[in-house]
Amino acid sequence: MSENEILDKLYNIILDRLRSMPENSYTAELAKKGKGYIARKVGEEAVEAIVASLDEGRERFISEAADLIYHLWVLMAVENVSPDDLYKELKRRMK
Ligand SMILES: N=c1c2ncn([C@@H]3O[C@H](COP(=O)(O)OP(=O)(O)OP(=O)(O)O)[C@@H](O)[C@H]3O)c2ncn1[C@@H]1O[C@H](COP(=O)(O)O)[C@@H](O)[C@H]1O
Repeated sequence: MSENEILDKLYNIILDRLRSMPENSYTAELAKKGKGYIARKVGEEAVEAIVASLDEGRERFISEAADLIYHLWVLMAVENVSPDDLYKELKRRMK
C-alpha cells in the first residue's frame, strides 16, 4: 500500500468497525460514547499534538499528530464525511 492510500485505508477500517462494533475495538468504544465524546477527543488530541510540538520533540509530535488524525477520521465517519469530501475541499483551496 502506498503512503497516500493509508488515510483511505484507515477510513475504511473505521467504517468496518462502526458497522460490526467488535468487542475489542477502540473505534466501537468511541462510537458507543457518541459524537460529543468523539469531538472532545479530537480537541484533546489537538492539544496533545500542540504540547508535543512545543515541548516533546519530533517523535512525540508525530505520535500525537497520528492520534489526532485517527480521532478526526472517526468523527468524519460519524458525520458521514469521506476523505474524498475533504480532499475535494483541500484541492479547491489550492492556488
Ligand atoms: N490509528 C489508530 C489509533 N490511534 C490512536 N488510537 C487509540 O486512541 C487512543 C489515544 O490515546 P489516549 O490516551 O488519548 O486515549 P485513551 O486514554 O487510551 O482512551 P480514553 O480513556 O482517553 O478514551 C489509544 O487508546 C489508542 O489505542 C487508535 N486506535 C485505532 N487506530 C486505527 O484504527 C484501527 C481500528 O482500531 P480498533 O477500533 O481498536 O480495532 C486500527 O487498526 C488502527 O489502524
